[in-house]
Amino acid sequence: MATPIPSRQLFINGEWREPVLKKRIPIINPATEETIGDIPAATAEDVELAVDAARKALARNKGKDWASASGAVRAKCLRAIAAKVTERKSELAKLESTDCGKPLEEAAWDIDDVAGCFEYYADLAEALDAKQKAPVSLPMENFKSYVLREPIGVVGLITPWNYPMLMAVWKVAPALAAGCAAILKPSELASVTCLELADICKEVGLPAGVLNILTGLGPEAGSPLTSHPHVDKIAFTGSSVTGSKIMTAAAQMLKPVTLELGGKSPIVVFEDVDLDKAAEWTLFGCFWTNGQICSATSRLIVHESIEAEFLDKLVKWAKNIKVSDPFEEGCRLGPLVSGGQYEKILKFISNAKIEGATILYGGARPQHLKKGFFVEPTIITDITTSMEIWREEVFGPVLCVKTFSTEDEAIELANDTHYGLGAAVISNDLERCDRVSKSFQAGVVWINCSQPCFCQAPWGGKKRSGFGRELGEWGLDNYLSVKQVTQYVSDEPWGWYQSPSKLYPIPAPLSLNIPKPLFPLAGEPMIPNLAQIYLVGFYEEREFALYVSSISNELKVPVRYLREDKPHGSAGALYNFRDLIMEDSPSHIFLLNCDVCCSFPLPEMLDAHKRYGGMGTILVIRVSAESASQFGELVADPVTNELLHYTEKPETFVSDRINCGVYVFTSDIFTAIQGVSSQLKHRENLRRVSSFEALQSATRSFPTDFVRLDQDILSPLAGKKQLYTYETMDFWEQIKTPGMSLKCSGLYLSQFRRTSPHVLASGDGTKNATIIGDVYVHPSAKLHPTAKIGPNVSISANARIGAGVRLISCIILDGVEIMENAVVTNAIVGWKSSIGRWSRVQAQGDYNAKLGITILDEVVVTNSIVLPNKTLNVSVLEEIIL
Ligand SMILES: NC(=O)c1ccc[n+]([C@@H]2O[C@H](COP(=O)([O-])OP(=O)(O)OC[C@H]3O[C@@H](n4cnc5c(N)ncnc54)[C@H](O)[C@@H]3O)[C@@H](O)[C@H]2O)c1
Ligand SMILES: NCCCC=O
Repeated sequence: MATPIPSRQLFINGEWREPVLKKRIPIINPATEETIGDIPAATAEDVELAVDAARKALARNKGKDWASASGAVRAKCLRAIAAKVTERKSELAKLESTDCGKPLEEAAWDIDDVAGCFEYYADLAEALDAKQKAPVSLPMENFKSYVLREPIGVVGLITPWNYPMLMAVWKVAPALAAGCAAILKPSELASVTCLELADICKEVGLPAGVLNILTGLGPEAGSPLTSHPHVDKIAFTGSSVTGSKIMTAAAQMLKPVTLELGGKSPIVVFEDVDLDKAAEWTLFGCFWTNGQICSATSRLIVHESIEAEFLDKLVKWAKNIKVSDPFEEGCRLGPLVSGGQYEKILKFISNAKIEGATILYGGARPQHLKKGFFVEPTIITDITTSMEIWREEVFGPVLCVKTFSTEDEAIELANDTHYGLGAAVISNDLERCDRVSKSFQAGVVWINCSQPCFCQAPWGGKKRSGFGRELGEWGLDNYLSVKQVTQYVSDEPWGWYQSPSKLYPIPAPLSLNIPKPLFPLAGEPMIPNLAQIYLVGFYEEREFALYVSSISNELKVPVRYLREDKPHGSAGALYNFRDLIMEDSPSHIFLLNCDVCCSFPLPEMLDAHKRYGGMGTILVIRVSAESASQFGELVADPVTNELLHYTEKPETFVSDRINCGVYVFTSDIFTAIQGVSSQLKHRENLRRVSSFEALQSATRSFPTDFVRLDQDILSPLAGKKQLYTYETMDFWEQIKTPGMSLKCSGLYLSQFRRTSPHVLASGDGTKNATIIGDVYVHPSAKLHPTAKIGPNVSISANARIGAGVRLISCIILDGVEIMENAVVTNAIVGWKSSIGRWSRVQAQGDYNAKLGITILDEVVVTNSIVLPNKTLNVSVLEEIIL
């Protein structure tokens, strides 16, 4: 019945090659115990040749032949292999049956799975091309990052004998799909079909050295492969004992391993089942593949109320299992793979008897089979949890049984093992199945079945059953290395060190080569006779340093940086350095939020403020995420929504019409601040509100001589003797929301109107501001690209955009007036809109047309600088510099 075995050599570098030491291992037919051929026995010398061939295969043509060829190229090879496997299915199934003893129909099933697995990973290889260069979102605009997925290199694949070809292909197919070169070392007990895989690869023209197949003994061929310094990874399937050796050897070189090891998996049968269906799955779960399945559910845990009836069913069904030569029609249980396994399994059974268990069915060689390594399907009862038969992996057709009374007890018994590969639950109560599935400590769970396995779903264990996952996309990941590529995309120099060149502008001013104010604090006509600038801050931030230097450069006014020992906030900082500042007896002090130009790591800043009781900067009102954007740039993790950082705007400044962010004081300020400090101490005048709504009503009942003190609305402070402060606890919660809708800034605006109408004034500072359209965008708003900017939520028609705004990757609709000093980057600016003086308009990189600067008809660009990569179709007033 057995099929003739082809005589093969080792497969190295695309060629058949006799082992260097010319050793061979006999093949024993487990059904007849006859020697039917032999396989080559590789040793360390052959491993050396195979590793060399694999490395060369990866390097050939600078990798373009395989490792860095497109996934589509590799997919073609995989599909060709799949087609050949299918073409040779009948012959391969016979060889598999002959070699390892599994029933012919099961072997045929395996060969179908082999072809399916190659097909599946061909698809994933193709899909890999599209996944290359996947962008990674970063919180800094001047960097961009993407990810490459590259083959891990040369991989050693060591596999067992129970599904000789299929277990090998679970590794070979994803490894080749990923672009690795592989050396497969199948089990010495069943290697025949793996050598036929070599023949197929040769036939379809797989590039030489991409797959090398070394048959041989574990210690002689597997071990040198594991410890070879030029093998980049070992993927192993086999016993936990060997797995541990492999991990130990690999650890010497810090070589990654994935381990698919043994198991002692449970099957829990509840009392509500159809007994026949449950009995069949129970037997299939343990006796399929002659009981030699890593995930065999060999521990039956059955509800005590159905024990007797269920065992009776099991015995009846077991009697129906045809035990025979695997080639016989209807065979459902063939021989064990080897004499060694046969002896081992019989020993397990006799030990169980010695320990007091009962052999309910089977337990010996079937009487009708005089030759071959056959063992009857065996059911053992009267088991205690300390018995060897309950604890150890048998890897043969032996089912042991225990009962349970409650669900909790069943779960405890199921998890009472060092292993964690598979587990099954049979019950008509699907909620219970769901609960139990979650409680199982296993990598694979079956509900109302046991053992079905699909190459699309992940496979692997927990605990001592190993780690890593094969199959599915996880199987491909095993052979890929992820590479981060991050690029600096800004035209600006990094600017951490002082440039040695005097010509080198640090920092490049917004104005480029046109002399004009960096910010209105310095510009005409705001502060004509500045004597001294103090910059006060807590952090030694790079941006801060740039800020100092740029101001000094542009204004030709001495700038002094006063570093705080702790954060005080704007007003507090001023107060802290009052003696220094007052040395010059200034007539007026202009307070620009001193820390506005720093990028603070938010948690540190918050912490520091809490610790030191900083005032001013973190005297917070509750604002929505939308209006929070008016204070600065919020960068949130797009996946977790966690706030990554909060950057205050460097553009917070005044224009000559709207005062927002710069506060003018006389020396009275110090008295006022003194007052606040003492009030803070006594907490008498400090109101704590829990929400923005509460804040609004609190505002209505302001004492007239109290004003708000917060970051952006400090100007009313001038001349006042007392200050009013707000704190709410949930501000930071509020601004954690990524994506900002400016519509809501109306809320902020109404607050603004009520408390400080004159800061909205235009012209002479006495009239109310003219706010056109629905939305008023705060003069220093910065719209971050992560903001949700669209026609409904972005900058609406007729809005007036304040001075110094930064508009990034947004859509600006019709009739929008953007004031001077704007930075408009990668935005679409709508019809009849205007961008004011000194604005910088730029687009860069390979944005598509939608994100590139598109300045549409009738947009007035006044005296602006328009940088490259734009589409201009404009009515031009004054000057456009290209
Ligand atoms: N988790 C899974 O997916 C899975 C699948 C199939 C089999 N298995 C497990 O495999 C075991 C049965 O297979 P086995 O008897 O072939 O296992 P095994 O550990 O004896 O051998 C597995 C492979 O390792 C090789 N090997 C042995 N010693 C080695 C060494 N020192 N260095 C390198 N390689 C060495 C063998 O030659 C063979 O190729 C069972 O425990 C079973 O549960 C697990
Ligand atoms: N059905 C495949 C099981 C693999 C483990 O032995």
